[in-house]
Amino acid sequence: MIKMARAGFRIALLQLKVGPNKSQNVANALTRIRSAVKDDGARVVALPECFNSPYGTQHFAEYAEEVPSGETSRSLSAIAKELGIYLIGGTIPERNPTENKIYNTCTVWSPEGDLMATYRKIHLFDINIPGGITFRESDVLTGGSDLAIVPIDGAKIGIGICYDIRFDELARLYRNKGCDMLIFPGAFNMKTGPLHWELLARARANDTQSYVATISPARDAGAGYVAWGHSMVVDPWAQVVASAKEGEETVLADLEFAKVDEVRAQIPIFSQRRTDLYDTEQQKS
Ligand SMILES: NC(=O)CCC(=O)C(=O)O
Repeated sequence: MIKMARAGFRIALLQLKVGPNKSQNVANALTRIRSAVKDDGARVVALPECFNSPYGTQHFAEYAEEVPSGETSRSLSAIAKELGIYLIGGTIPERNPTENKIYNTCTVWSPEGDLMATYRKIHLFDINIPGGITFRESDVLTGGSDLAIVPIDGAKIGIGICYDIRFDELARLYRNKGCDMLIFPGAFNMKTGPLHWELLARARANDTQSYVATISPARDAGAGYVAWGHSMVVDPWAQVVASAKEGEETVLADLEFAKVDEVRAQIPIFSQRRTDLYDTEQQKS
């Protein structure tokens, strides 16, 4: 039987400037989404982590909104519908008044403006590098417990957020569930960004033989938390196929999911795994 090659789509990663004015942040995102679609022909647009608020534990409660009734969700829904696109809505601090909790949340919108998925960052960014960076998201945020997979034009996309990219187990779950691509809105910093941002994107692409996209805010040297930038698309061969520098920029890439099938057929590690052995060894430890 002849298998039809799978289609793909053009994705735009918006490396956005983010400042203290929430309405301006959202308005800037809408302007740049429109341009990525109308001028650059994107079918799927992805935004950075924390694009409507400065990134910092002192800011999350002030900027938090309910999902999907808050103003940022409503704007994302409306623009996705107006332009007929899929929109990976970066992240915003999400307030859940019933639980009295705040999450770091990604929403995904369909071309009809419907909420396709909500993903709450599972692994909170708590690190302490003396002389480098100390950060404790868990001081104010609650971690999520659910994966999010969205079907887009015949591909399956798994969502993670920033620090989640360090956990190969999460990527493995998405791969086991049949994902072809992983998208991580993220805001690495000036200490770990140069060391690990590209390394981790390429590692997760290689582990899962999938496309990986990482989307950072633009760098603002005067901000309390300085983002690394360098949003990028990595293909299933683990090659960086498109990337930004540190400023406000749109990264475009034409994804071909036949490439996923190709690398998986040519280097068939998925079917070669010895899960019998891994499970047995795991039980011994
Ligand atoms: N926002 C984040 O989760 C930052 C993660 C990060 O910088 C890292 O090194 O990991």
